[in-house]
This record gives sequence, C-alpha cells and structure tokens, in this order.
Amino acid sequence: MTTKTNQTNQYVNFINGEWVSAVNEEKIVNYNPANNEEVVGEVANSSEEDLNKAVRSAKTAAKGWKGRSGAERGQYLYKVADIMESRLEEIAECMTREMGKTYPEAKGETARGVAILRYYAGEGMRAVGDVIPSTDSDALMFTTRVPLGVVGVITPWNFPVAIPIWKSAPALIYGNSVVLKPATEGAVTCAKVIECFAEAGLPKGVVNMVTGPGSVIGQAIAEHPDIHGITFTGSNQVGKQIGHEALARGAKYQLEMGGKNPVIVTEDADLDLAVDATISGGLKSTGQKCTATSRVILLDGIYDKFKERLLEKVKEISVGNGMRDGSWMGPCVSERQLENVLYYIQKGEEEGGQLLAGGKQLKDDGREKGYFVEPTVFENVNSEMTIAQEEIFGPVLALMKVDSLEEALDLANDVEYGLSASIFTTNIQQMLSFIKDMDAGLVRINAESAGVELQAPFGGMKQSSSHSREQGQAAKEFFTSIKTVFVK
Ligand SMILES: NC(=O)C1=CN([C@@H]2O[C@H](COP(=O)(O)OP(=O)(O)OC[C@H]3O[C@@H](n4cnc5c(N)ncnc54)[C@H](OP(=O)(O)O)[C@@H]3O)[C@@H](O)[C@H]2O)C=CC1
Ligand SMILES: O=C(O)CCC(=O)C(=O)O
Repeated sequence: MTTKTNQTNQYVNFINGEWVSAVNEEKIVNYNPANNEEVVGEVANSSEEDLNKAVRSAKTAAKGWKGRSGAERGQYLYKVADIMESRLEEIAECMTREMGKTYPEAKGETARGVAILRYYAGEGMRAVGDVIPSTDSDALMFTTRVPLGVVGVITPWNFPVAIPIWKSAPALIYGNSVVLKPATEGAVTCAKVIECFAEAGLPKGVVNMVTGPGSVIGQAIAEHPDIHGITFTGSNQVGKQIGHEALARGAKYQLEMGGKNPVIVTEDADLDLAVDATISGGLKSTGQKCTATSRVILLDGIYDKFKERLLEKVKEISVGNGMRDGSWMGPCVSERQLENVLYYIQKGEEEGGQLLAGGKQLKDDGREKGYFVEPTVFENVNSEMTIAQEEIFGPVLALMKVDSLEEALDLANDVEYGLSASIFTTNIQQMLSFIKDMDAGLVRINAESAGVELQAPFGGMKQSSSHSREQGQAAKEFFTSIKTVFVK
C-alpha cells in the first residue's frame, strides 16, 4: 500500500478504502498549462486489472450501503462537505495549477461542490415514491426506488471538482457504490476530492477512484458487466461510443456532451448587460465549458453599437497565469487544446470570417511556457462555416447579423447541438417566442448561457446529451430504478 502525500500532490488509486498504487506501479505526471515546466502532481497510470479490483470492491460494498437509511448516507455526505469546505483554498489552487481556470473561478467551483454535497445529503431524507390508487379496494399500491448497484462515473477536465461531485453525490445518496475515472488532465485535483470522501470515513469500497487513460480505464468501465449505470460528461465522439457499449450489454447510461450555444441580442435589449454576459459566458474559463457562448446573433439595429462595446471590453481582458492577481482569463488546458483552438481560428479565416480581435497564441510577458491564446472575435460568420457549427471549446466568439427574431431563432437552431441558449430582450413576446422555439435544454433570458444551478435539471437536446437530465431532482431518475409495489 502507498499513501498519498498532500504536499507533493502524489496520488495513487483509491480502492476499497485504501490508497493503492497501480498494479504496474506506473505514474502520470501533470504539468501546469500556464507553465509547462511546473509539475503539479502525479496520479497512477492504471490498467484494466486495477479497474477490475475497484469494481469488485464496489460490488461487495453495494449491498451494505444500499441497506443503510438515506439519512445515514446523508450524514456521510455532510461530513465530506465540511472537510472539503475546510480545504477549499488548497483544492482550488490545485485546480488552477492543474487545468488553468483562474483562482477565483476555481474557488467558486469548489464552493459549488460543497453546496452540491449538502443538497444531496438532504435528499436522503426526502420522499422517494408515490401511492397510486389500486383498482382493488383492499390493496395498497405504491412506488419505491432502488439503486442501480455499481455506477461508473467518467468525468472531464473542465470542472474537475463540480462534475465528479454532481455525479457521485446523487449516486451515493440513492444507495449506489461508485467507481470514478476522472479526466487525466484534472486527476490530481479530483484525487483531493476523493481524499475528502476518504477522510469522512465512508464504508470501504463505497467510493473508488481509478486514474489512467480514457481508452483503457474509461473503456473498461463501459464494458464491465458488473457496472450497472454509467454517467459521462465529455466529447460527443467518446460519449456515443460509451452509449453504444452500455446499450449492447443492457447497462443504463447518461451522456452530457457538447454545445454550440447562441446568445441572441434584440434591438430593445440592455446592451451593457448583453455585452458583459457575452464576455462572461463566452470567455470565462477560456471558453472551456459545454455551456459557453460561441455564436452571438445580433439584430441589425444594434449590431454596430454592440460590436463596438464588445471590442472595447475584450481589449481590456488580461490573460495570464490563473494564480496571478488580475488575470481574468487563464490558459487552455493543454497544448492539444490550444492547437485545436488555433486550428479553428485559422479555419474561420480561411472560410471568410473576419477577425476583429485576437486570433493568436500569446507567448510574451511570462506566458512563454504556457498555452495562452488571445480572446478572439470574428464577424462575417454564416451557418455554413465550421466555426459556426463545431464546438471549439476555446475563447472564440462569432458575430452573426440578422434582420428579425424569427431569423435569429432559425440561425440559433441551425446546429446539431442543443445544450444552452440565451436571449437579451425587454420584450415579453420575444422572450416567450424564444422559450417556445429555441431547441435547447437550458434557455436563459437576460442571463449568460453558462451557469448551471445545482438544484435544477441540466442536460441538452439534439446531439448534446442522451436526452437524460442530471442534477436537482432529475438525478433520481438516473441513479435509481422504480419498483412498483402491490400489497394485499
Ligand atoms: N461537454 C463537456 O463539458 C466537455 C466537452 N469536451 C469536448 O471534447 C473535446 C475533447 O476533450 P477531451 O478531454 O479529449 O474529451 P473526452 O471525451 O476524450 O474525455 C472525457 C472523459 O472521457 C475519458 N475517455 C477518453 N476516451 C475514452 C474512451 N475511449 N472510453 C471511455 N472514456 C474515455 C477521458 O479520459 P482521459 O482524460 O484519460 O482521456 C475523460 O475522463 C473538447 O475539445 C471539447 O470539445 C471536453 C470536455 C468536457
Ligand atoms: O455552465 C456550467 O456551470 C456547467 C458547464 C458544464 O457542465 C460543462 O462545461 O461540462
């Protein structure tokens, strides 16, 4: 057995209540995307054998965990929340150093993780079923809910604290045991979250974490016959592959994938509000959110004014190491992600888009060893262009001009995704048309496209999800099975 050391951020797998090295003893070292010479920490480079061990431990633990009351399970989650709250700054700093998000944003995300834990802790005391009148007057008929068993959790790097928690906490409160495989690029931060679960003393095997490549550990989760439910957030390509595998062996699955989210700004909108929300929704976290704004659809009458104000504010954005005071935007998470963003910028120019701001990698002023890119704004973008269709996952906004709300909605819907969308208007009829006709799982009026509330259902339409929803009460639908009971 190996033990973790907080100071050096050297973590191994957490299986059956113990920190254990991968069977092959191999490690993955993570570097700071703001300075690729700075080691952030290390995690195990596991193999299928390690995953199998974790699943065996989760399977053994599932029976006892399911047998406890919801209130008792909730007490553990309250404890995890308290521990995490006491380590908030340390966890947030690790997140900033590992995946680049600015420190204030990382603290916000960690606080959100604490709030999610408390929300689901309380869920242990809430109703789970309904009494349904039977046609037989001497019988009692009702529904109850039972856990799925072992749940596999596969998470991305862009929210290395909030997403593992918003998937694991509901899984646990409804009585499932968990095998978590975090994204490699956020795995050290996620290990700290698991450390909070370990310190809270959950029964052995109820929570397990196995790190390693998605193509090995993620794939093995998708295929494992003893994993009865899989919850995934990440790319469409991987999500669909997992969905196919889960379906083939009859496991339940839930996929949250990409977005190509629009903001519509009408002629009567509060322009300052709309500009600020477009910047915040599109560029915070370096645009690396599935809910990030990427298409800015503007009514002709306000186009020039909006563009002028937007460009003024974009110019003021300070890009730098997320731990530095005053950095508003950090680096891309990795060199691969930076190259991806630069590829889309080049493609935008080749296809006729006009660059109004940004477009280049930033390598000066202490940014030589990081994956920094300028906040970028295009105009002359139409729906046929790649940057209007594909998820960029970077700080790139595309301005598009329209003559009417109807045209704006047609354009907003003219993509394969349907995750989130927002409109800025003061006209109630326009708000109502948007609510009715916008094909997105999350529609926001006079608010930015990003920003999910933990107590509300979250998920997308079209290619953005497997049509399931997570968070809030919706989590209950995924992490439990309904049992209809007839008693006479
Ligand atoms: N909807 C969202 O919130 C997110 C969307 N994305 C989109 O995806 C693009 C690529 O990002 P990327 O990190 O590569 O996303 P992936 O979909 O590759 O990664 C998401 C998770 O799936 C794992 N994974 C990778 N391959 C497999 C596999 N074959 N079977 C099972 N699990 C697997 C990853 O592990 P590992 O980290 O070890 O590869 C990670 O834990 C981004 O540019 C963005 O467009 C990315 C992240 C979040
Ligand atoms: O907008 C948010 O707060 C959540 C975004 C999200 O779920 C994601 O990017 O994966």
